[in-house]
Amino acid sequence: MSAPELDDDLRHALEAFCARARVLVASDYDGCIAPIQPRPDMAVPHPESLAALRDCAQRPNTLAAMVSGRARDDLAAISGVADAPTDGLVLVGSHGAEFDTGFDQPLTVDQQALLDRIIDEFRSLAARFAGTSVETKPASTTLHVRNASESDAAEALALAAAGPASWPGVHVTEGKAVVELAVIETSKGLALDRLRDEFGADAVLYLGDDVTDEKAFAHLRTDSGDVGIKVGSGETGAAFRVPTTDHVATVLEFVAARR
Ligand SMILES: O=P(O)(O)OC[C@H]1O[C@H](O[C@H]2O[C@H](CO)[C@@H](O)[C@H](O)[C@H]2O)[C@H](O)[C@@H](O)[C@@H]1O
Repeated sequence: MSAPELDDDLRHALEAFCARARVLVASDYDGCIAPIQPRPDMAVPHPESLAALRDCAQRPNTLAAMVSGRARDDLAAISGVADAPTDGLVLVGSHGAEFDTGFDQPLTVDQQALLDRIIDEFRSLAARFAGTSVETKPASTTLHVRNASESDAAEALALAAAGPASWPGVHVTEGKAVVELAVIETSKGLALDRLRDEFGADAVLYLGDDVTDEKAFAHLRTDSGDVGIKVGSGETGAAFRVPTTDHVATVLEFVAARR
């Protein structure tokens, strides 16, 4: 199958982005670099997308990163990307809160106790509703409902919303067939700010497909040449949209070639 084409407007924006001196090329993982799958452990990277992102990382004055909701160790394992500088790609996990140096602050005793309570609650829900499952991360936990019946999924999510999601100190992120509860505040937007500042990037490209990526799009400076691309359907603050993860490969190959 031939590679999908990009719209002229997007091509022009990417040309201008690639002409900047120092750039940050960043993408979300699930739903962007890896097509969405029934289970998290099945979501391997689209080979062309990962190869192109790796190519970007090797280009001069170009920083390439994956900024994911996954735990950083999980992101490294599922994507097969080793830690920078070996691989050249920067990995940021936990919705922007987990860098190679870990979290800014370790969890307090109270936060850890709260996280443990949420996990217990989610495990009780998962035991009641077939097809639901619990993913644990260092500062959050996710209830997955993709493989539950429609009614079970709705009921499990409603119970999560009325229960642990409403507890003080809990931060809620909704996603694709999931609800995630964290005991710290996370922001992919702040992660992009940090990468931009540390690298001294003149412009940032970000690809994302989910609700959590809207915080990243909101931090882009489109007037200064940043480019935000929403992958797939749904409301977005991104200026551009592509329909599929195959288009992500095309975007990243386009950028790698021009850098
Ligand atoms: O920020 P991302 O890299 O997009 O991570 C967001 C969440 O992705 C994973 O869940 C999603 O992908 C799964 C595999 O395709 C899918 O089964 C699930 O329904 C999606 O919500 C991951 O498991 C989560 O931890 C991430 O927060």
